[in-house]
Amino acid sequence: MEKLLSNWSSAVKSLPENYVIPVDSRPGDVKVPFCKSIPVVDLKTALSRGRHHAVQQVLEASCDFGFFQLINHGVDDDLMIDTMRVAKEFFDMPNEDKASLYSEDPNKECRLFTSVEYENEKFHFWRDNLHHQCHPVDDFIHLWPQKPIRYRDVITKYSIQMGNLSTRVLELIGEGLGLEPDYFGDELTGNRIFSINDFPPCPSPSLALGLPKHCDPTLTTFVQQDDICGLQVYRNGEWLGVEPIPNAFVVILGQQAQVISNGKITSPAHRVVTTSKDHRTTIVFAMSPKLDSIVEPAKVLIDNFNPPLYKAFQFKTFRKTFREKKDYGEEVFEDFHVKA
Ligand SMILES: O=C(O)CCC(=O)C(=O)O
Ligand SMILES: [Fe+2]
Repeated sequence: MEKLLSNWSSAVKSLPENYVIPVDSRPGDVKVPFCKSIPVVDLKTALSRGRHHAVQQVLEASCDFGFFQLINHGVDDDLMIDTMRVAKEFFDMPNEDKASLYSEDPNKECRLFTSVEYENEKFHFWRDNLHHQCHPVDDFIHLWPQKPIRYRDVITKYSIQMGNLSTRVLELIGEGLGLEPDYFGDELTGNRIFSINDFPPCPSPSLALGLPKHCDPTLTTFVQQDDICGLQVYRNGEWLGVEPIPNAFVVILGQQAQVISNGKITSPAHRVVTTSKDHRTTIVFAMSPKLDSIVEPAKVLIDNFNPPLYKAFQFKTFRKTFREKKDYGEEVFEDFHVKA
């Protein structure tokens, strides 16, 4: 618990040695401009022009970038504001209100922790995180924080709306790829995580990282940013800044989408940088397959000209390999590629 940044970071004037990132992966003083070519999908407008139009837009953004911003998505603005407020209130609470949730066990269904894998990493990342299962809500709500007192009520509504939105977006992608209409059922989407990232001001942003360069091992990740920038995506050898757009979600296609689409979608690497003045909070809603579910390239995408690029696996095997590789998802496919 004493390791949480929220316990000590505001009192330090210089970055502790064990948070200094090695030279080749630290952000440095380079200014990373906002990238104007990250696709912005206006879901309502796209659908109003016909479902086919929306399918094409979402599929193009997913296959081209693996990453897009989603606006006019149907999740209530007030609910997004309320959720961000509750998220910030949670991290502002005194330590004694959070202590019981702290855990270093990555398999715990509701846990508060710091960095990525504090006990096993050579250097640490400048973030705290609260992370819990949220589907079906009734199976997990008893594990969620009891304070702030609105937490369970607000996060229940958010988890349900985000589940519906993520499912709608996956249906559009599935339709575009030519998958059966019910392809993304509960087996592939039933493992749903609600998570809050908290990035306090950092004394030396050029030497530290909020999150390392990583790919998400999920099917889809939806990120709600506040108004502070920090998220960057890696594309063609360059880091690109992701502009905070009010009430938008950043949609990141995860590595399970890469496998199912047989490589038509590439899950993009991304990272989070910090600032010296601003406190940044983000809310993450991630859908993944259930642990025992089998993930494989969709059969309709495979023929003599398009052999499968990945072997079938159980999601829990993938997740274990992802964690063991210690490179945050960059090399995980070495174990799951079909060798030519
Ligand atoms: O906080 C962000 O902007 C991104 C968070 C992220 O990449 C993650 O939680 O996997
Ligand atoms: Fe991520």
